Amino acid sequence: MSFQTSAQPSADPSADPSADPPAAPESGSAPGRVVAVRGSVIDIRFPDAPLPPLFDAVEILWDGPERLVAEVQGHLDAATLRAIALQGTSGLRRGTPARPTGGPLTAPVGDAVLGRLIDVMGQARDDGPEMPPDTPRAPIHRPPPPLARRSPRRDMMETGIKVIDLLSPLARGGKAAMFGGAGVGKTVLVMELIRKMVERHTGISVFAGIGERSREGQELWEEMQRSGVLDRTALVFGQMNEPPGARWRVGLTALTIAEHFRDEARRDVLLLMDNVFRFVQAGAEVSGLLGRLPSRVGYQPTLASEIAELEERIASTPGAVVTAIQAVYVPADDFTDPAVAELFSHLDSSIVLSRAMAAEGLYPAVDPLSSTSSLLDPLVVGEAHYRLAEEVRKTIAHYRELQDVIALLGMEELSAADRLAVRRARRLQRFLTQPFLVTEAFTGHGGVSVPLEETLKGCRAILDGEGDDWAESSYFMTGTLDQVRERDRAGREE
Ligand SMILES: Nc1ncnc2c1ncn2[C@@H]1O[C@H](COP(=O)(O)OP(=O)(O)OP(=O)(O)O)[C@@H](O)[C@H]1O
Repeated sequence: MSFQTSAQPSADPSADPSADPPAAPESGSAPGRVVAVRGSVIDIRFPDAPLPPLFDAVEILWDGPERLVAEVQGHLDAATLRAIALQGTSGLRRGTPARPTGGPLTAPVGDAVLGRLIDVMGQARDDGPEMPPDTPRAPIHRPPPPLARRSPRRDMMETGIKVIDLLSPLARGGKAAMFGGAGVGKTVLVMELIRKMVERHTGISVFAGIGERSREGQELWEEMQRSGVLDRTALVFGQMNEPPGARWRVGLTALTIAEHFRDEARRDVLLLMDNVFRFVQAGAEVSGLLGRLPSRVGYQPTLASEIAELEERIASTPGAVVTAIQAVYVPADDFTDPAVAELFSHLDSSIVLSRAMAAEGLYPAVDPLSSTSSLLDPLVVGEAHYRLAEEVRKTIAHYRELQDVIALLGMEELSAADRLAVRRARRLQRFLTQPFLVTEAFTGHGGVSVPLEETLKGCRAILDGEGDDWAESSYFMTGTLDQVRERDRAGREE
């Protein structure tokens, strides 16, 4: 469905830059002309037609490799607008004709996108056919549902991952994110959640790949195929090799698809986004390209509203729930980064990955002290779960306080009570590690899922001292406490 034209005007470089470029041959009724191109930023002049409003899409009629669409970001004067391209502009010249599309960018929605991998514009990026021309489309810019139509859910969604279910439970119809610096296991955790949840989840899954490596997209595609859930999944990608405009808007394309399934088909949606930080980063690039003054730490002045524009649209309505799981890269492991801090405030569950734990091989490297969830409330998870989580946190926090003393003076200098606390904290930390299904191939451990009940039982028993004498290594990378006991017994018999 590419709209291409053979019209390729020749812009004379010696011409007066302020003058209107020559009209393109065969430009038809296109009312606009490109007057300046600076990377992804395109200025277009509409001498005799009204300017398309902000956030409308304008199509550039060139003979480049693919359809070129830009989104209006500013009106420079009565007849000129500034737009940001969603595709590469290499080869674009002044004088190329352009025409308004009559509305914002639209995304294909409905059953046609299931089992497909598409880009920000909704064009097929898998090896299947182009999207059928009669596919319904919806604008990617939309206000979030009004407050009266939102129905926040507070029921827990079990993941089978011990540390998450215990300390940072996910909400069905809630927003959760994994935060972590480079290489601490965000993508592995998101993939594991996909493997565990997508099969159980009967609704639709929408995956937005934002600004990450294409290899990861490929792996995800294969993962979905292997799990047999591709036919109820839509994948939308704007990866790191794509221009900032595409990375900036691809999240909205995915959201639009999710909203359609929620509102029209009334189906539950699992929305997965990897990586939301790249969305913010793309927004900062766009802002810089448009010449806007940067704000704190070089971010765009509109940081908070851009994040809210995305996050606020992830909402459940009485008809259907949208559950979002996102990965957030934390630059230089700095959790005070404005983008990261801003994202925290939108979430129901924040899962923080720790570099220190990853360095010790304690995977998943979920920090038990900084990870939180609004569900961890006696009224939601129950008194016993809540108290147990608090006790686990307290024990691990106490161990962390004692770590310096242990490093300087050794365990012998601790009181008997502290020694016992350390013993239990180390066992708890190891019990909360778990082999993943998606890492079986390179860790050699078969992946496990642990029911919440078993996780609670195991932690309670460790805190009560049941496993004080079992070897610490028996706790590492296993499932239930019974498996730990079994391992310990086998170890002794050897
Ligand atoms: N649960 C796990 N079990 C075993 N190894 C893991 C686990 N999680 C992460 N790793 C190891 O850490 C590496 C990096 O993980 P991953 O790619 O998920 O990190 P990331 O935080 O997404 O990184 P980036 O920011 O670079 O994308 C993996 O290749 C793997 O070796």
